Formats: sequence, structure tokens, C-alpha cells
Amino acid sequence: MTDVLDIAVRHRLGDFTLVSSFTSDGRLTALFGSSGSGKTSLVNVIGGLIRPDSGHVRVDGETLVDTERGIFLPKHRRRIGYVFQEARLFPHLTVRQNLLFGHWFVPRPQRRPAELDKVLELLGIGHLLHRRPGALSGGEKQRVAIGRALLAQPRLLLMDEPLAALDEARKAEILPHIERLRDEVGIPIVYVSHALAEVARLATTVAVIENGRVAACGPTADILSRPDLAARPGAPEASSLLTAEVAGFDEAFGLARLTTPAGPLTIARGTLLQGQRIKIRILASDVMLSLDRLSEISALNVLSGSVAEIGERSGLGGSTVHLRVACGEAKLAARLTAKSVALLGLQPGKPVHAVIKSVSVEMP
Ligand SMILES: Nc1ncnc2c1ncn2[C@@H]1O[C@H](COP(=O)(O)OP(=O)(O)OP(=O)(O)O)[C@@H](O)[C@H]1O
Repeated sequence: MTDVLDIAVRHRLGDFTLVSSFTSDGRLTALFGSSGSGKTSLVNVIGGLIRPDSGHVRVDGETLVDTERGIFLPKHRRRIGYVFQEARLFPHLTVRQNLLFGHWFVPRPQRRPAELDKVLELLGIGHLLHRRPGALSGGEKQRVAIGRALLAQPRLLLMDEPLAALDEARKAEILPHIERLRDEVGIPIVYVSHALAEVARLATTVAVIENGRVAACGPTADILSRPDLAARPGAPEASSLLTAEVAGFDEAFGLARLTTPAGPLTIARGTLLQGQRIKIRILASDVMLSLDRLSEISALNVLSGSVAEIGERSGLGGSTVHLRVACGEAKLAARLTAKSVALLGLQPGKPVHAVIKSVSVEMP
């Protein structure tokens, strides 16, 4: 299978050098990293705003840049859609005119007339068509901006911190639309973010960018739980990301029972429905390990497994250790003190029980 993205570039920007290479076969690849790590520079290389000193950029098997072969497809011929932090709509045009602006860039024979209706439905913006941007909320503006980019029928969508300027309520409103875009439209997405919750919820693949380099790239659940990445200074809290299905309810206590690859879990019921598939996230710091199968404890979830990996000591004074525990078909990330690891004599292969409080299971 051809990679969706195949990038290997080197480019100097003043004192900063971008030396990034990674491949991704994911539908939504997140470029995740702290401010100044080089995410936007990488996006600009993909979009054609930066001509790299050397390297190549391939999207779906098509070469956009290959310095050795003298290939540099100009920006306007790349068919790449952009969505930025601010929607950048034309204020004097209606939503409909803004949307169709994207369509005009598609050569007439390739325009698909049904596309507008599909995009309106996908993004839930059909009722806004006659408004001007001044009369839209931030979230609505962003959905129109995404629609405009989609109507240009791009081969790739670059989304650079598209939710960063929105409050939590507007973010929550737009996230399901981005999920549908990822799952139902065949256009690959490169998504820049430094918000871990967004990345956990949306990304199929994550490339961690550090100081102009790709420190790691792989499936989201693997990257977020890796002990070696979690141990780096400034790294976000490690977590386990699992897909789960709602198997039933404990109505008397307002709980939902989930089937997950790590084993059965109980969480607060919320608005879940029987049979619903959801994503859950458990922070490594919310997982306790025990050698015995504890019975008289308040935590409702005790999963049996064995230690799969133990990371290096990290944190101030080397007090912390990140581990992964193989439970069922999943690996759970756990963060313990180095002292606990020593006291329990933890080592790869050792059977353990992972204890998780129901209230610590989040739905990103
Ligand atoms: N034209 C330029 N000349 C010199 N240095 C540059 C230039 N463009 C970017 N840089 C430097 O390159 C580094 C990476 O910048 P970039 O904008 O790609 O990071 P980022 O990860 O997108 O950051 P943020 O999340 O804050 O947007 C920064 O140190 C920046 O100062």
C-alpha cells in the first residue's frame, strides 16, 4: 500500500533547521509539538510556501517535491486545501458565495455539482447559506472555512490549529464534524495541534515534532502511551487510548459497562447508548498496579495483565517510571514512582493487576 504521506526534508530557517522525515498511512495525521518546534514550517513545506533545501514530499504516491529530480510543484498546482486558526472568510460575501469560491478553482470538467449539498450536510451549515461571516459564531465560521477548502476538491487538507481560537463549547460543536470529515470523505488530513485532547480524539497517526525533527511517528494510541516519549522533559502526560463498546448499564448506580480490548470497564453512564462505540482515554497517572487481585477496594476496574515495558527513570531526581502493561489485546500506560517499581519488583513479563477508578476514564 502506498503511504498517504512520505516526507523527508531538510531546510534551514535562520538558526533553525528543519530535518524531518516520516511516513504516514493514516487518514488524519497530527503534527504535535510545542510552540516553535517546526510544525508550521513543515506544513509550509507540504503546502508549497517553503521550497526545502533538499528532500521530497509525496502525497498519495504523487511527488510534489523532489529536489534530486528537480521537481517542485508550485503551490497553486498542488491541490491542497488550507484551514487556519482564523477562518479568513470574505466578509462582503455570503456563506454560499464563500463556499463556492472554493469550487471556482476546480477546472469545470472536474467539478462535481452534488458536492455542495454533501458538504453542507457534512458540516451542518445548510441553514447559514445567506448569512455573511459577521453574523456567524467562531465555530460556524470555521465550519464554513472547512467547507470552502473541501469544495476546491483538494488531494490533501492542511489544518493548522483550526480550533485554537475557539472556546470549549465551540470546539465541542465542531469536533464531531471533523470526525465525520476524517471518516467519510476520502481526503487525507494533516492536522497541526499542541492540544493533546484534540490529537487523542481526532488523529489516526501522530508525528511528534521536537526542535525541527520528527521524534516519533506512529498510530496515536501507541505514541500517546510510549514510556520513552513520556519520559522526555516537557512531554505531555502519557495515556492509554482505547476503542470501547457500550455493553450494558447498571441503572441503579448510573454506570455503563464497556467492552474494551484491555478487558471490561465500568464508567459513569453519561448519555451513552447500548452498542455505541466510543473512544476512551486513561491517564497513566490514574493507573495503579498491584501484584494481588484486590477485592475490597473502591475502584471498580481491575484488569489482569503483565508488564510489557519499563521505561527509564525520569522526572525530578529520577523519581518517576513509565510502564506499559499488556492487558488483553491492549497495552495500558501507567506512571509509578521508581520506589513502587522497586518494591513490587516489576520487570517485563511479571503478572500484575491494573486498578483504574471509573471516574478517571475520560472520553476525549
Ligand atoms: N523565516 C524564518 N527565518 C528564521 N527563523 C524562522 C523563520 N520561520 C520560522 N523560523 C523559526 O523556526 C522555528 C519553528 O517555527 P514554526 O513556526 O515552524 O514552529 P511551530 O511549531 O509551528 O510553532 P507555533 O506552534 O508557535 O506556531 C521557530 O524557532 C521560528 O522562530
